[in-house]
Amino acid sequence: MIKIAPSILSADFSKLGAEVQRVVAAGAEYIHIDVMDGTFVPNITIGAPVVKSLRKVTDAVFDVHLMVEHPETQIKAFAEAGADIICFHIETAKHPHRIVQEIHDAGCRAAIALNPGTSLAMIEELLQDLDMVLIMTVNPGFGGQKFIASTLDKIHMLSHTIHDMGYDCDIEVDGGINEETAALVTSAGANVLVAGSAVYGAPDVQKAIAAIRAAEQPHVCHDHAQEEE
Ligand SMILES: O=C(CO)[C@H](O)[C@H](O)COP(=O)(O)O
Ligand SMILES: [Fe+2]
Repeated sequence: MIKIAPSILSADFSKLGAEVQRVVAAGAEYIHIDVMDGTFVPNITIGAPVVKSLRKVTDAVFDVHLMVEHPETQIKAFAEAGADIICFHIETAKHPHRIVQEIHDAGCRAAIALNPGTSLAMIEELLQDLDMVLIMTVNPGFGGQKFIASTLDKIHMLSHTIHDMGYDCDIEVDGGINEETAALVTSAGANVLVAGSAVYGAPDVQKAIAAIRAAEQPHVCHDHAQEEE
C-alpha cells in the first residue's frame, strides 16, 4: 500500500492550517513540508515555528524535507516542533551517519534525500540505519517541475538492494508526481509519493489523491523476469 504525501509548497500559504486539514480529510497519510534555506536551493520557504503551529491542527505524519546546508543544526528544532520524519540531503552532509543518529535520538524517523545527479553509492553504508530514502525526481528548489525519467533506474536499483538485504526502508519520490508518473515510480518500487501541484493545483483534492493512489502498479522486477526467461 502506497502513502500519499501532499507537499504544502503548492498550498495557499495565507491559510496553511486549513490547507493541511483539507488534504488530511481527503485521505493523505503524510504532510510533506519543504524547508528551503536559499543557499542549498535558491528558494526560501518555512522553518520550525511554522511546523509548530501546524502541529496544533492535525495528527497527520509530518514528513519534513530539509533542503538546507548544515542540516545537523536544525534537527532539534524540527523534532521539538512536531516533525515525525526528518529527511536531509546527502549532498549537504559531512557526517551523515551522525545526523541519522541525531534524528533517531530526537525521536523521529530518519530519511536521506538524493538529488537526480547523486549516486546510490553515497548512501550504501547508511541504508541499514534509515527508515526512508527520498529519491528526488526533479532537481530540488521549486514545485511544478517536470518528472526526470532517468531517476526510475535508481528507484529500481534501490528497491532491489532493500529487498535483497532485508532492510525495512521506505522509498519516497518527490517531484513531478501525478497520475501518470505515479504508475512509473510504483512499478519501479516507490511506496511513498510526494505530490504538490498535482494535489493542491487540482480543483478537487480528494479526487486528485484518489487518482494518484489508483495509479499504483505492482513492482515489476526486471532482474527476476530476465532470470525466468
Ligand atoms: O521538494 C520539492 C521541491 O524541491 C517538492 O516537494 C516537490 O517539488 C513537490 O512539488 P511538485 O509535486 O509540484 O513537483
Ligand atoms: Fe520535497
